[in-house]
Amino acid sequence: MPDQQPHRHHPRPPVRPRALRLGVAGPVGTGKSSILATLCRELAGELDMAVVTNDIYTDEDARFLRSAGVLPTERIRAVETGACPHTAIRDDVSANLDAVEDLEEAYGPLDLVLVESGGDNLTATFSPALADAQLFCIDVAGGDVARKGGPGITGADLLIVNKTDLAPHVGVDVDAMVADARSARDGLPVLALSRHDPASIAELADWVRSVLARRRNGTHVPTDPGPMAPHSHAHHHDS
Ligand SMILES: Nc1nc2c(ncn2[C@@H]2O[C@H](COP(=O)(O)OP(=O)(O)OP(=O)(O)O)[C@@H](O)[C@H]2O)c(=O)[nH]1
Repeated sequence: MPDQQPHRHHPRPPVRPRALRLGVAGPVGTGKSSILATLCRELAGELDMAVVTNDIYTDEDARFLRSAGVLPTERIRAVETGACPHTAIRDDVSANLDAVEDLEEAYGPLDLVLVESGGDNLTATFSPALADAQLFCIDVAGGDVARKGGPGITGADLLIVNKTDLAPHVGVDVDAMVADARSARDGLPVLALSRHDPASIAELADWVRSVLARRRNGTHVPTDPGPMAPHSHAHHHDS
């Protein structure tokens, strides 16, 4: 059969792959928004970036990032998730996907979209349907969390032990905490980070560049750290 397709005189330009979607999860206050701000500061000069934040009822994290002046404000979108922010990054990711796709359509082609989870749960992880890669953030003040494990700690592409500058003040041995984390992760990387330690920030930026490069050459495989622990949305318990 002759080919019935109309002949294309102009081959389509090569399609640039969509942006790398990098999720940032971790318990409340461990420094997720600060990490987003740091990554924007480090990488926005070389990469086209946008940010999506998740908060329960507010756009507080988005406002923090907008006021930090690290990206044009319109490239920072807030998803208000209602009662269960982890559902919006795990079970029904449609609101987040809409936000990412809107940003790509408005400002694309983009290289990197950072998605910050609304962290109210130690075990919340991103669905691979939303995040191509994810980092999980704990901090030195969080006690024994590295040893307690959970899917983000054991299975995220990168585990960050954050605020290492505070370690002497909270009586924590960073090396021991990192060693505990490493032993829970079966070879996956762990990074000790502080916004006051430029070398650690450079390492974080390099890690993102390396994921982006692997995604572009087809060797990065999004992996699911695993579902979060069972939890309840009830606001009170029967006594
Ligand atoms: N000493 C120190 N403080 C930090 C560092 N990174 C973040 N912080 C502080 O930790 C607090 C929480 O940081 P955020 O970035 O808001 O943390 P978050 O995880 O986004 O918080 P939620 O969005 O509320 O879950 C803020 O007071 C930050 O200034 C760090 O490297 N060192």
